[in-house]
Amino acid sequence: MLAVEDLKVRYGQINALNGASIDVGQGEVVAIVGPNGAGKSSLLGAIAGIVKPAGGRIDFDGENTIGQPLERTVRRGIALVPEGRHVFSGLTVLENLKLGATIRSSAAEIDADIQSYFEIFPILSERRHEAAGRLSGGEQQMLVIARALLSNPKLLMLDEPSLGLAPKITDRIYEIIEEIRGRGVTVLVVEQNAGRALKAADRTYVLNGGVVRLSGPSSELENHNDFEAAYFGLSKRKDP
Ligand SMILES: Nc1ncnc2c1ncn2[C@@H]1O[C@H](COP(=O)(O)OP(=O)(O)OP(=O)(O)O)[C@@H](O)[C@H]1O
Repeated sequence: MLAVEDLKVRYGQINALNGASIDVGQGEVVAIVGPNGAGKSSLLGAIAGIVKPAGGRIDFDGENTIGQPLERTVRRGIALVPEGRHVFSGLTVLENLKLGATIRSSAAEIDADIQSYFEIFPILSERRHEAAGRLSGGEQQMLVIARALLSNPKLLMLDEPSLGLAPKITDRIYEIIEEIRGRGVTVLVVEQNAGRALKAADRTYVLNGGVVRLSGPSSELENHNDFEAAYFGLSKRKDP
C-alpha cells in the first residue's frame, strides 16, 4: 500500500531524513521507533504531504504522492494524527468530529460513521455535547483519532499516541488501534516507547539519524541483539 524510498527531508542545514525507506502493506500495523530527533515526525509529515521532501519517492497505492495538493492526499486515503492532541477546545466533541469529515459530502453517511465510531469510543458519545477542552488527555487522544477516521482513511498514521498518558489509558489506545485495524484500516504508528510499539505492531522500523537502522517482524526485533545499538544510533544504516 505504501512504499517510501530513499526519502530525504531537510530544514535549512538540518538533515532530518537522510534516505529512509519503509514499506507498509494493506491491513498491517507498522511501528516506527527511535529517540528524540530521529526523524519520525518528519517521515509521517512527508507521507501526509505537510512536509516537503528534498528527495526520494512516496508511493501510495502505486502513485507518487510527493508534490500532490494536500487535499488530494487526504482524498486518496491518508490521515495523520499529529503529536500533541490538537483538539478545537472551544468546540464540542461532535463539532470536532464533524470537522474531520470536511472532505466528504453526504451528511447522512458522516452521521452514520460517527455513530459507528461511537462503538469504539463510547466516552465520546457520552460527552458529545461537551467542549473538547474539558476532556482528559486520554479522551482528547481518542477524539483526535476518531476525527482522523472520519476522513475515511485507508492509512491512519499516529504520531506518539501514548505520549504523556497513564499506562492504563495507553493500553486502551492500543486496543483501539487493533479495533481500527479490524475495520480494515492500515495503521502506521510512531512511538518513542519501543516496548509498547513492539508489542502492538506486526513489523517495526528503528529510525535514528534520519535512516532506518533495523527493521523486521516485531517478535524478532524484541530480542534482537542489535536492537539497542540501532535505537541509540550506534549501528550502521540498514534499509529493507
Ligand atoms: N520545522 C523544523 N524546523 C527545523 N528543524 C526541524 C523542524 N522539524 C524538525 N526539525 C529537526 O529535524 C530533526 C528530526 O525531527 P523530527 O521531529 O522529525 O524527529 P522525531 O524523531 O519525530 O523527534 P521527536 O520525538 O522529538 O518529535 C530534529 O533534529 C529536529 O530538531
